[in-house]
Amino acid sequence: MIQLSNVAKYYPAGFGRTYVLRNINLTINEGEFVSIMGPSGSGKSTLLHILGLLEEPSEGEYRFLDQPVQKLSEKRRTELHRSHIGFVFQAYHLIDELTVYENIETPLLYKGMSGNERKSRVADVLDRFNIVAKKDLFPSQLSGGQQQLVGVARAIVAQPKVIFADEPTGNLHSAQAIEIMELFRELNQKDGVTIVQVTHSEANAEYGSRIVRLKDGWLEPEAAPAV
Ligand SMILES: Nc1ncnc2c1ncn2[C@@H]1O[C@H](COP(=O)(O)OP(=O)(O)OP(=O)(O)O)[C@@H](O)[C@H]1O
Repeated sequence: MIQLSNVAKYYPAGFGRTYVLRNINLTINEGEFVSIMGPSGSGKSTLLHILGLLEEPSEGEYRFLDQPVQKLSEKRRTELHRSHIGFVFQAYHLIDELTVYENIETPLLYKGMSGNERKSRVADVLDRFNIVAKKDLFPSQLSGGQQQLVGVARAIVAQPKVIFADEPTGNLHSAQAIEIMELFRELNQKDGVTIVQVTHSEANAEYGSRIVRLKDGWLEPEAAPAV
């Protein structure tokens, strides 16, 4: 599903470049639940943004769903993103002026889905996440945990194949964090959604089946799976 070959990312710095990612080779199969870990500044968010089609690599090749991402037109890349990718941010990134209902509905509007189908999809997700009673509230009227539930609801409403989550529980206390992680586990195991999360938390990483570690922009060799 995801294949990075010799991917690097750099930014111009003075007369040279600063490399944030170097020589990344990574394959993630459909149905995996992967955690990206590493020290602050090691390039985790940058890698996740590249995987989620929010940023482009400077070097190397990225194939997503067997398509060479960098060779696609901007329009096709946007379509790929809207059809198959859900993104969850640490700081929620909900739209303050929209209600919970409207926030969750947004990706379906972008997809051009009919009014009736939108209604039924949003109703299903509100129900599943137990937030029906909050549907007319604005993000500022919710707790952090509830805002992140809405963030995840918005990420999955269009039924993506993969969710990329950037420290999804970074702003939450532990009970709320567990609720979000349990939800990811269910989405992965029951619905078969591939999940790739950036996390500093070993406890969160335990929910996944594989840990990928970055250090100074390099990928560390992965431990062989236990037999
Ligand atoms: N637009 C940019 N221009 C220049 N440097 C950048 C840019 N974006 C990120 N960087 C640098 O890339 C490095 C990696 O950043 P990144 O956010 O990927 O790290 P991270 O591992 O996610 O860190 P954290 O755990 O603190 O969130 C940092 O040193 C950062 O300053």
